[in-house]
Parts: sequence; C-alpha cells; structure tokens
Amino acid sequence: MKQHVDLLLMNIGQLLTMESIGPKEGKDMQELVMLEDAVVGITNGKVVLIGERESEEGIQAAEVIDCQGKLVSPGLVDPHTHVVFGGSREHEMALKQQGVPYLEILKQGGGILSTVEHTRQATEDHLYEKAYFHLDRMLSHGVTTAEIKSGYGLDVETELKQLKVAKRLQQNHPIDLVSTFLGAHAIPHEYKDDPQAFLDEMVGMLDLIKIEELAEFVDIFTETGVFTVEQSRDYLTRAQEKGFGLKIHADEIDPLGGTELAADLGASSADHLVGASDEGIKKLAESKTIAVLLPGTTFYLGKETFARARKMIDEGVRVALATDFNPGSCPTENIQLIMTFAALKLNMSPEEIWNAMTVNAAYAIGRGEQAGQVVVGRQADLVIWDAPNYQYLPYHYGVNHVNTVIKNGQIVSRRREVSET
Ligand SMILES: O=C(O)CC1=NCN=C1
Ligand SMILES: [Zn+2]
Repeated sequence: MKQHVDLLLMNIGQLLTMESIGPKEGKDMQELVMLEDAVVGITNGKVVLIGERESEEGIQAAEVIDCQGKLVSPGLVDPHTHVVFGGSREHEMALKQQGVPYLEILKQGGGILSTVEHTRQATEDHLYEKAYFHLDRMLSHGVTTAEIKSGYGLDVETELKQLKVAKRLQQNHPIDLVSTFLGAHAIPHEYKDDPQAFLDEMVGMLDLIKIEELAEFVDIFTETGVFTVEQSRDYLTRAQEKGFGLKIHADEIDPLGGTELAADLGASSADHLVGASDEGIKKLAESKTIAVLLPGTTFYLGKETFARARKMIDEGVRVALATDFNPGSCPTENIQLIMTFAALKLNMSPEEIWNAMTVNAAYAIGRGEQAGQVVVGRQADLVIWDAPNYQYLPYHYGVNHVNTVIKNGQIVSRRREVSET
C-alpha cells in the first residue's frame, strides 16, 4: 500500500532536522541532528515523513522536488527585528564615518528619534506596505518565523499604529510573526525632562495591548542616556505582572548590567550583551534566559569588541542569533550574513550557529514547539539551499544561498532550478 504525500523532497544531501527537546545550552549547541541522503514527505502543510533514500520507494507524491544533493534545513528564525518603521537613516553614515558615536547621534535628536519622526508621520498603510516588502526580503533569505518590535512611535497613538501594522502582517504575510512592544525604546522629546512619566504612560498601554492581543513580549532599551537598570526593573516587573514575556536590549553599548537584570527577572531573552559582565554571563548560565546575539549590529556600529559568545557557550548559556534589522544600527535583512559574523567575530562553530538560528532562536520568541526543527507532525517550514553542506553558508558570505523556501508545505520563494555548486 503506497503512502500518498502532497510534496516529496528527495535526494537531499544533508537534512538538518535540528531535533531538540527544549533549547540547546552550552556544549549541547555543538550537537547537530542531521540525516544524510534523505527524503522528506509533506501533506496538508505538515511534515509526515523523514527518512533515508530507501523510504521513498513506498511513496506516491503529487509533486516531487529533486534536491540534487543539496542542503535542506528548517526555515530560519529571526528572533529580533525592528521591521515596522518609516523613513531611513543613510544620512547618518557620514556622522558615523566622522566617528560620532551612536549614543551621541541619539542625544542630538537623531538615531531612533529621527525614525520616530518618520514613523509618526507615516500612515498605517504605508508602514504596512513597507514592512511587507522587508518581510518578503527576509523570506527570500530563508526566514520563515520572526519577531517584530514596535518602538518608533514613543507615543500611545503611534505605538498602537505600529502594533496594529504588526498584527495585520501576522494575518497576511507568509512568515509567522511574534510581536514585541518596545514603547520603552528611547525618551521622546516631549518627556526629555521626565523619563519616568513617559514609562508610566507606556505602562498605561499594557492592558489594551493585552486585551487586543497586540504583543506577547515587552522590551526596553537599557542603555546610557536611555533607561537605567532600576527604571527597567520597575517597568519590566509591571509588564511581567500583566502576563507579558520579557526581553531587554541589554549591555549593547555601555555595560550597565542589563544582562543581570534579564536573568534576575527570568526574561525570555537578553539581547545584544556586548558588554555583558562575567557575573552577568554566570547568571545567564544559571537561568533559562536565552542570549540573543546581534553581531551585525556590532559590526555596523564599527565596534572592535563583540559579545563574548565563546565564554557564554562554554559556561552553559543558551545562545541564539538574529539580524536586529532596523534602519539605524543594522540595516540588513540578510540573516545569512549574520552566520558569517557569528563565525568570524563571535568564534562560533557552524554547528552552534545552526542551533542558534533555528532551535534556540525559536525558543527565544516562544515558538520552540512550532518552529526551528524538521519533525514529523510539525508545520513544514523548510529551506533548500544552493549549498553542498551546512558549513558552506557561514563560509561563502554576502550572497543569498536560498534555492527554495517552503512555508507550511507551500513553495513561497524559489530562486533557481539549477544549483551553482
Ligand atoms: O537605532 C535603532 O533604530 C535601533 C536600535 N535600538 C537600540 N539599538 C539600536
Ligand atoms: Zn534591537
């Protein structure tokens, strides 16, 4: 009796299933669950069969893709992006080249506050169309699940506008999206003399955000000239009491101790961590908080010092990777480029990078049971790569290696029929 499937991927050189119960931590990140010379069967949007070549004999498929010995992986997960925004900040490049620091540009009313002006002026439809375009580009680079943040409104009306755009994108775009409320992203001009009053106003939005299901996580930028650790602790504690998951932009530029705060509060993730202290890394290792590292941002800010990923992994921390796509500190949707930065600047192995971009990234945004793995019974989110093996992607950088993206069993992005490798 032949088994019928809707779609059969055959002749897969390496299939990274990334099978894992829970996020990978520490040395377990070196483990890569993989099948050679494999096949995958998909029916009704779900994976129904994973096996060696022989298992295809008993299969009847409505559609077959000959993967020509290529690499196949789960769809990538990007757990930290700021994809809903107006305008752009290319004019800041000259300031950066003159050595004007990121926080100085912000202090002068540029940076985030420049994007806030554009976002406040933009219509909801314009923000939607623009973000849809960026998400299409992310999809074409292999991302099938992503987090998106608000944070360019810094007032009730515009923060709600961004979150409503994110909700419309969740309903319409192929990428599965998880929303984060980042109203506490910077201190707007109107509140420059009273940041606590601004935070209180943002806290006042949380009940509505919860009722309207506009965000699952609450995030804050804990940084010099933005919000202090104590302000952040109070703000996030109030969010936690209202049932939100927590994230922190922590120790991105100055080592204020946001890493320790994230671990203390049991945050889902602590993000950036370039300045994370030894104590902060120790606390992370003792917690369930996932370290989301953003080497593309460190590169783009022109910094020499990157997050201490090696120390984190060696001490047992759960590490994920993300683009931090945003118009100011990391304007790229190319998550594959982040693989190369993780290899060369964070000194992570290919195995650790793949776990950080699939399993751990999914758990960092509460989608560990749905995304980041190719497992029978789960939604069929896969990428066929124009690459002979998993080491190839971090190695050959700056280009898009996607051949085909499959989302919920449907081919949603296809670049070429014939491989270059
Ligand atoms: O500069 C931006 O727009 C995004 C950012 N937030 C905190 N660090 C970078
Ligand atoms: Zn960010």
